[in-house]
Amino acid sequence: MGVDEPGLPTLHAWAGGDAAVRALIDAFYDRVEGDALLAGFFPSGVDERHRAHVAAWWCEVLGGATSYTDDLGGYPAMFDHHRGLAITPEQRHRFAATMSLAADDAGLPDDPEFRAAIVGYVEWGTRLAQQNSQPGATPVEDAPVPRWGWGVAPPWRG
Ligand code: HEM
Repeated sequence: MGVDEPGLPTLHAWAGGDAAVRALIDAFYDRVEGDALLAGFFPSGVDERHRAHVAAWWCEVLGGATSYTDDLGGYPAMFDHHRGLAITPEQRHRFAATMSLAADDAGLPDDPEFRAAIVGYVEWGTRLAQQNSQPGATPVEDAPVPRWGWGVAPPWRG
């Protein structure tokens, strides 16, 4: 991570900043609340606190402020929330696919480079969450919050 060349905008800036990331997370959890495979994780619906915390996580991952690390417990806190959830492959896939649809709902930039970076992170994060959520898993419990970049397809600057 952190392989982007200097001068590229962060994914957070490209998305449209904190408000755009929050719109993504709201669109995502609005779908989750009505989803047959995912709603059961949130029996009382997805509350404001959860939405705000996950939005803070995403802002930090995409290159914005580090408030999840500074104020919300950082990687170990996120890790703890997934412990024992026993996420199935079908639930993981639905979670990842729903995030792509939510990016459309929220009107995020739809250039292929930005969307490839986003789904790359979601694929990575959901696979880790699935593995770490299995009973008896012995994963890495502490690590920095990842800082995701554009990877091999930075914004087109013809
Ligand atoms: C890219 C993948 C993921 C990210 C970035 C992510 C992010 C987070 C974060 C930051 C929290 C903690 C919020 C807080 O601090 O209060 C959390 C909690 C939670 N996540 Fe995830 N998550 C991911 C994947 C998943 C998947 C695949 C599932 C289930 C299918 C899931 C289900 C949950 C649940 C149920 C909680 C709340 C647990 C509780 O409050 O006890 N997450 N997630």
